[in-house]
Amino acid sequence: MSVTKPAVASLGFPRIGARRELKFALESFWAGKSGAGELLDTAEHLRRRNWILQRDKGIDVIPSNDFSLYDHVLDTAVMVGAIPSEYGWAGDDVALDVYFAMARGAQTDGEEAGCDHPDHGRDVRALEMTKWFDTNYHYLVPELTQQQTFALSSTKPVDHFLEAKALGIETRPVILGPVTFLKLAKARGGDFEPLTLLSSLLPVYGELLSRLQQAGAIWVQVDEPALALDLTEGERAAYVEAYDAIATAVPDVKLMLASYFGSLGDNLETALSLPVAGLHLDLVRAPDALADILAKAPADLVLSLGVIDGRNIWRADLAAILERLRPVIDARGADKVQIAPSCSLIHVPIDVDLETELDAELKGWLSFAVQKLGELSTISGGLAGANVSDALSSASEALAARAETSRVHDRAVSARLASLKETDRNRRSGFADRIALQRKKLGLPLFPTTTIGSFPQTGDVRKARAAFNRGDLDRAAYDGFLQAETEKTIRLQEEIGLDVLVHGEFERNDMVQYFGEKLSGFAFTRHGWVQSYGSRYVRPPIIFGDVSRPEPMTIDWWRFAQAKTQRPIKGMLTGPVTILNWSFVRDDIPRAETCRQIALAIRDEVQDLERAGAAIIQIDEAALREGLPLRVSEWKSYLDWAIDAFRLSASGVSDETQIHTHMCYSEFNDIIAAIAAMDADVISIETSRSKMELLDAFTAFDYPSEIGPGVYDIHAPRIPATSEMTELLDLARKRLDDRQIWINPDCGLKTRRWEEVKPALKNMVAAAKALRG
Ligand SMILES: CN1c2c(nc(N)[nH]c2=O)NC[C@@H]1CNc1ccc(C(=O)N[C@@H](CCC(=O)N[C@@H](CCC(=O)N[C@@H](CCC(=O)O)C(=O)O)C(=O)O)C(=O)O)cc1
Ligand SMILES: N[C@@H](CCS)C(=O)O
Ligand SMILES: [Zn+2]
Repeated sequence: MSVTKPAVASLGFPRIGARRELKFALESFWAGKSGAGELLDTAEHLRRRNWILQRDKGIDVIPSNDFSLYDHVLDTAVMVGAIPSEYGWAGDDVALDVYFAMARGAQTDGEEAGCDHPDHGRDVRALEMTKWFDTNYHYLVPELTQQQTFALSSTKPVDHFLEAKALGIETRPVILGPVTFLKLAKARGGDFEPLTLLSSLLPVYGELLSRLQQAGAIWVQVDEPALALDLTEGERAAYVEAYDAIATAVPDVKLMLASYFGSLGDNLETALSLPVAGLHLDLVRAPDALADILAKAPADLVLSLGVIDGRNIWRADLAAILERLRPVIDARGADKVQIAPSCSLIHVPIDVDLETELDAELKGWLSFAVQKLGELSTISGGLAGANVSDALSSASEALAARAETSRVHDRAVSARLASLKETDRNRRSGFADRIALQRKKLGLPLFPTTTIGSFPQTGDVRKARAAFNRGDLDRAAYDGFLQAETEKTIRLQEEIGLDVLVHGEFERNDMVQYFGEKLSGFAFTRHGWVQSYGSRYVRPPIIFGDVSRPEPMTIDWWRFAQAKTQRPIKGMLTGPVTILNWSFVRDDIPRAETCRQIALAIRDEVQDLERAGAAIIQIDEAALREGLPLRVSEWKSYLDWAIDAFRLSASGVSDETQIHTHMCYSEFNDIIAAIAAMDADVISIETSRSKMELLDAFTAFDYPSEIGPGVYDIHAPRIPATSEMTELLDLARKRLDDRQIWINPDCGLKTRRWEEVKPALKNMVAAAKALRG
């Protein structure tokens, strides 16, 4: 018997292009090599391709306005006219130079050498950038003043809706909801809650929705991922206020309220009380939520069921999903159900079929954005009684093969994990004893200067690696090139006068991918790019099996670098939690277990570095904070295993060896005890944009170890003056003991140009000298 098919909905499709077209168009525009017309043409082409692809894949509800030139939160800030005064916006159409100045800052002599970009003659910083919930995607933090006024300042959602309509494709525009927008924003110049601005923001949403309606939109998807967070009563009330106001302003627009990244939990009643026509649920992150929702949701509410994982890359168990959904369709009717990915697909790569070099078995286990659309169509067809048995058995066979293969399980790894002892997690002595020995050994001055690890990954470095990977450059020539870059960087650090040097990480494509490529249990894609921010993308490794380290990974480069200088070179590693959090992980064993496996591999590398003579070893845990679960009730369990993994990786060395860690997202107030429990000797953190306020957590906790609060914001192409850095350091000295302070940039310098890095580091060393003087 055939029944009506539940609609298949897509919540958002990757905007970067299968061949990274958006990145190349942006970078060419910023470099002044192409004009705005070419950039906008590429953008239009990408949107068209995505719409047509989704239509051809049988998607019934196709999103528009999911495209962004840089970031969808920035687009929302611009759309509501939340543009701080220094960006020189005249209140009319928001020009590209204003938009990109907010995204990347703009300084007098332009972004790129020889550029005749209109940014000339200005010096504005970029908006702050931070993590989009628990993902490796970064959004620009809107800045709002207490007197903030809002006005509809961009009609992008309407324009894109009409653009798709002109192609004959009816779309469901996606907008970021007002409560999440304000929750993600920060208060500027005052201590107030951005959410207090809600009532003045809502008319702009009303106007936008009414314009969308006039353009012909029937449904609008309003993303409110903040519904998956712990909310206060006031925040829940804000949802009620917001959606009541919107429903009053535009009663005929059907809203699909999209929650994702977690369970609605105690926000469910609020979500169900809102005057919306549909509710999207992330049933991958919150599989158990379905029963409760079915019991409580009004019969006429359309439920969008996020059953295909938008955050991971494994093929789904389609037969199991079908079985789970059949009773839902029976109970509610197909017209009241939509089948969807758990969240937007921007967090996964685009197309497995591009991966011609991946072995067939592994490829058969994977599903990227395009394949996920196919999985959704199969589920919907199956629910409507279509014969999808081939697709179901193919998925089941892939799953069975994955479960059974010997590629996944390594007895030596499980045996080693089983034999771990408590002492493997502890340094031999406490910090006070260790630091005394380390200070004696290293003999560093007060306020030692260092960098976080990477130096510019220039076009030349990337080209050489690409040539090597293609086979156009042989190993010896490639290594020779990298050695020359490394030596040049060591000389430069010596000239600048840095105290603790790094080798520059030129041999690394990415701080996670590089290690993954050297570890067993990992696989890699060639085209599996995922946007991290703006034009910066990553190719997250795929952890498919037990992890181990077949051989040393960094020792040769460390030895090469240390042989070139008398100053200490830091051994430079990525930590287990970061490797885990920035990879696609197995779903057949707990994350904690994979993390411990990686920790043991890193521990071996730490010990090898020490044996080779490294006196300082840095284990970057940039993603430790970001991996924190969205609900506070789940933090402890995560922190327990994450900190345990870090300690496992770091504790195998003698007291004299100094362990550094680095974190670029540094809001530690709520987890400072866990940060202290990592027991690192030195931690470098991002603090420059917060004007050292992030250090308050360390002060309040009486954090015992040494700290390098970043004094140079490396995310923007600005060169900070010495005075800016001494001012920041003065603020740091109010919060920390002088003996605790290291001086360093916020993060690695890989995304910067040499022209920026050299003067900025000179200024940084001058700031250190001024302090010592
Ligand atoms: C520190 N950060 C990182 C995060 N996540 C990571 N996985 N890694 C990080 O470093 N998250 C938080 C922050 C900020 N996020 C990022 C993310 C990405 C970058 C970045 O610089 N990305 C580069 C790509 C890096 C890379 O993989 N490079 C490869 C491939 C280079 C390439 O494109 N080659 C071309 C050929 C080159 C040529 O011929 O010119 C090709 O293959 O086609 C490599 O170097 O080999 C980016 O450009 O997007 C920074 C911070
Ligand atoms: N060592 C890395 C850390 C980035 S978070 C780098 O310097 O790029
Ligand atoms: Zn960093």
